[in-house]
Amino acid sequence: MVAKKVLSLVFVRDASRILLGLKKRGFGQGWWNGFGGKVEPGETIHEGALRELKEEAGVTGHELQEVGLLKFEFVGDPVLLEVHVFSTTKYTGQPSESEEMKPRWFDVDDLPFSQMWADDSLWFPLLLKGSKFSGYFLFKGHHEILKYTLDEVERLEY
Ligand SMILES: Nc1[nH]c(=O)nc2c1ncn2[C@H]1C[C@H](O)[C@@H](COP(=O)(O)OP(=O)(O)OP(=O)(O)O)O1
Repeated sequence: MVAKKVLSLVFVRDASRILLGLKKRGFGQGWWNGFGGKVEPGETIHEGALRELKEEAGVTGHELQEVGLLKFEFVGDPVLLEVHVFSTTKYTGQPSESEEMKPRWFDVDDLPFSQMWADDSLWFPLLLKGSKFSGYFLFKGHHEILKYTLDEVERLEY
């Protein structure tokens, strides 16, 4: 059996904007993304999502909805990444830069897809219209998607 790593990914939105962070180090460095990371032992995925949002963006999320389940494999790497995507319009606090992320609001019509993971431009339209989605992506390196599946779903299945 391949090892599995469970990660969270949180997007805070308002009517026309979405909060992204420029990843300053580690996996996905130099790219804009939501906030998240590895779920730690003893916490739920939802708790991990809230913790990472606070640690990385300095804001407290409320009423997080789980909207997406994305699985990633990388050629030559036995580890399967299982990324749980959350969205909310409710938060308290002001976004502030952390050691890991530099937050910035983006207009949803002007997202920096050339500086994001290649899969994001595929599923962001579903996120932005409020759908739930489930996907699998096989990457070669960190830039090239060799194959993928992506479905809009009624409910997320694990
Ligand atoms: N292909 C992909 N597309 C995407 O949009 N987000 C991805 C992705 N692959 C991983 N992610 C997200 C999931 C998670 O939010 C983040 C990676 O998290 P990290 O590995 O940085 O976790 P941690 O912040 O826990 O790491 P450490 O700081 O080393 O503990 O990138």
